[in-house]
Amino acid sequence: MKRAAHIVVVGKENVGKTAVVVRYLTGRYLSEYAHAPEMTYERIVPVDGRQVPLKITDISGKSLETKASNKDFLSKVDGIVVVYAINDTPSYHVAEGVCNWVRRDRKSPVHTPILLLGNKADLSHCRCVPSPDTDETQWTNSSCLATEVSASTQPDHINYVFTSLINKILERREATLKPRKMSQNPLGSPKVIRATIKRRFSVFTRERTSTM
Ligand SMILES: Nc1nc2c(ncn2[C@@H]2O[C@H](COP(=O)(O)OP(=O)(O)OP(=O)(O)O)[C@@H](O)[C@H]2O)c(=O)[nH]1
Repeated sequence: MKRAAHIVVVGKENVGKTAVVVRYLTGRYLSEYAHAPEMTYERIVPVDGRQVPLKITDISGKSLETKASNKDFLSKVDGIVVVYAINDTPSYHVAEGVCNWVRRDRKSPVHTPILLLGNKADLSHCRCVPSPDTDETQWTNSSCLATEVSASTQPDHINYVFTSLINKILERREATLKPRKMSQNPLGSPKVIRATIKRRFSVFTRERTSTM
């Protein structure tokens, strides 16, 4: 894949967006993170034996509204990670709002995969948002996977959900590329077609020659 898969991470302030991204890309959990309005990371990541160019844009909670009002922004990306914290009800409502907004926006490709992450699952004793029914078939049915994670204590699960999102993006790309290639040239290039005709014709000539 030449063009990087572009994933944007959004959500309310302090839900752990940077923690989730840093955990996925570096395997580390730092507990304190710089609050830049926007950070973009570009990496080549291993995904099920493939080396995939990846671009992740982490948008701070504060600049979410500015970006959301830019109608083109989320509609151009390949995948969206919407984060809330399971101990923060308003953050869940913000996440819900973003998902609805993406779905309603006519410029968005209908099936842009969305990963809805309830972060801080290690704080389940302070939970105020019900846990989602996580089911892998959600990807097939709605292009949205809702699950809970903890950037603090579940590095493998963070890795798993990002890998699964990237796989979904690659799947969609392959699905949209294949029909176009076929319709451009169902039989191959003109050179290939000429060579095939010549080969067939030469067999015919050989057969005729050998019977003479
Ligand atoms: N207990 C717990 N704390 C977490 C977890 N993930 C992040 N935090 C903490 O939550 C706070 C905010 O994390 P950030 O990653 O800066 O959150 P953010 O959503 O990027 O914040 P903004 O940049 O303000 O939008 C930090 O103090 C983190 O240590 C987690 O899984 N569990």
